[in-house]
Amino acid sequence: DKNKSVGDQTNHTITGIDPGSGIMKATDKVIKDYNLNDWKVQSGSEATMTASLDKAIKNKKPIIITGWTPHWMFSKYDLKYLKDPKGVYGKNEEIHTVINKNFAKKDPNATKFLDQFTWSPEDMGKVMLDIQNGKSEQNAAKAWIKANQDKVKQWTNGVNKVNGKTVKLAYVSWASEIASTNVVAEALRDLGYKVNLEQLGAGQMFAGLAKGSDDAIVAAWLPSTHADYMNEFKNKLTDLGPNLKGTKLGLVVPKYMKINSIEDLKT
Ligand SMILES: C[SH](C)CC(=O)O
Repeated sequence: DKNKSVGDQTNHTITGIDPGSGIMKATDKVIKDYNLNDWKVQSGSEATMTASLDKAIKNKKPIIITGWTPHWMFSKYDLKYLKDPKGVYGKNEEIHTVINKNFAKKDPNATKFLDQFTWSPEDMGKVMLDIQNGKSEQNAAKAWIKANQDKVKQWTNGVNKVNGKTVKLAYVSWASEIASTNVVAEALRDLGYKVNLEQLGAGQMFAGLAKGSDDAIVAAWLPSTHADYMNEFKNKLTDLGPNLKGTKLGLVVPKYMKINSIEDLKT
């Protein structure tokens, strides 16, 4: 295998996730912009991608996946990002909280909470890892809230307790958004809210938010990853700004692979 090109070793395949995700659209652009003509991007889900990654690493085989930070895969495996000299995956992405345009009027109290929600990649990583190690999504969220009351108090500062008002949160089943959405849901429940969680595809999540069938998401990767969805529904959405900074997206490989840049895929 050693003498084969990395393309031949991987059947010229990049192992990706759900086709509607921004990282998959960016990866299609990588194929074009880097002239990776004989390469293809295999879609699936985060679960199928991480299962393929696990299998490849167990057999020390080459694999190229669409990866992002924060993610538990970086603490479980020895991985590296391929350099992206053309900057197709964007520079410093953030995760934003976005609400339906009418929600601020409908529930200013919950909007204040959502506007004050902010945490770090390390905070998110802890919840993701607890879930990965078998805790239920709700229990991992509850455990984090119990251990981080100082941070939660900043979110709830000036926010009133309520009696059973409903908030509907949408998200996509990416490990990062499962973690954040469950923590926000539990913190709202502690304030007396009834919280409905709706798991959707990326496009459906933004469409549902714009239509008002959901009130809020804490899952918008911006300024580039979800830019087209935000533009498509811009008059129906209010961006409350970042709830997490320091994210990254790109092509990720096990450190035992010799390549270091997307450019190296052309050899
Ligand atoms: C997969 S990242 C969590 C977000 C996206 O690519 O749409």
